[in-house]
Amino acid sequence: MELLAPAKINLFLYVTGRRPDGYHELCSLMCAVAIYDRLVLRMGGARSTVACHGCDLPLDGTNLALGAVTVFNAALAAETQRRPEQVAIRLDKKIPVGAGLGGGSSDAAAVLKGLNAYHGHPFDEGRLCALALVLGADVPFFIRGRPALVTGIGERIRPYAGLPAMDVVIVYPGFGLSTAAVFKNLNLALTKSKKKLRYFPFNNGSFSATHHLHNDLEAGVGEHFTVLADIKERLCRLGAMGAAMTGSGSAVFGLFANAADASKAKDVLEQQPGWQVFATRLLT
Ligand SMILES: C[C@](O)(CO)[C@H](O)COP(=O)(O)OP(=O)(O)OC[C@H]1O[C@@H](n2ccc(N)nc2=O)[C@H](O)[C@@H]1O
Ligand SMILES: Nc1ncnc2c1ncn2[C@@H]1O[C@H](COP(=O)(O)OP(=O)(O)OP(=O)(O)O)[C@@H](O)[C@H]1O
Repeated sequence: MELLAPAKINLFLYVTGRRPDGYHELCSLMCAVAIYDRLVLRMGGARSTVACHGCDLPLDGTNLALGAVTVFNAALAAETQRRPEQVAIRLDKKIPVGAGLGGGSSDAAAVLKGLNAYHGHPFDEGRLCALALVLGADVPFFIRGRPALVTGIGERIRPYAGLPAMDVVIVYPGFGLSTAAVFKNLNLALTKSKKKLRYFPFNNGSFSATHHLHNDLEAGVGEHFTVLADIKERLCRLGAMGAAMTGSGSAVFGLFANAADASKAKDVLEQQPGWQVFATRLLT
């Protein structure tokens, strides 16, 4: 079975609070983009394995693709009459790791959905999302896959129909960041998000690339990595309608009105040594 796992960007991300367990409550507009990891699943065998191509990831149960097999098989055994099967996964990694592009989360969601289809859909989308949340806060979004307003720590997902088709240029600056460390470094008192959120047209009002891009995690990350502000400025000078960091970084994206402008910006930016640049589009 062959699966494609897309990346995501956070068009806006507000941190609205902190739970007693340390996780942060968010309000984020998320959309998948057309950059894909490719996974090939071979069913059967004595034990589940993952082999990664194009990156250096752990190959044990901490690999989110393999973690998804464990979570799925445990639920299958406990909640249905079906017999779990071991899976050998080949992962061709295209989405930069630790970039805020949700690559690991998307791999996990693709495996959960793939195994669910293979076993004849024993779980509905709601149950799959609950299994997904065990693997990470971003994984339920990828189960649904459509543009969405995401709240809670990532488990409340409301489809959002107000996103226009847009072209996107994503710049990975050559280093990844730890999501946990970025949240730890956040000064919640400074975000004052609840007030700013009032300005967004929540009920599927149309999204504006010039007014609504925002990321509460950006200031803290930008203090340590000034290259992110440089990338934003260069994207805007090259014609982006707006630019922001995605998720917990390190990648920065710019939104463009058409594919020709996005492609031109990519050609210029990828001259910079160490940067990886993608010209892609929102999967609206
Ligand atoms: C920042 C986002 O990318 C926005 O889409 C996501 O919220 C991150 O989701 P994720 O990578 O799936 O995160 P997880 O793997 O669940 O969490 C990694 C660590 O980040 C912190 N974390 C994550 C999500 C969240 N809402 N609050 C947090 O404080 C926690 O310390 C957690 O231990
Ligand atoms: N299949 C996988 N793909 C990518 N990262 C994985 C995978 N499995 C485990 N990981 C681990 O997850 C961490 C970051 O993963 P990922 O690339 O999804 O981060 P991210 O893009 O910042 O995600 P998010 O936006 O969800 O915070 C790394 O420490 C990496 O080793």
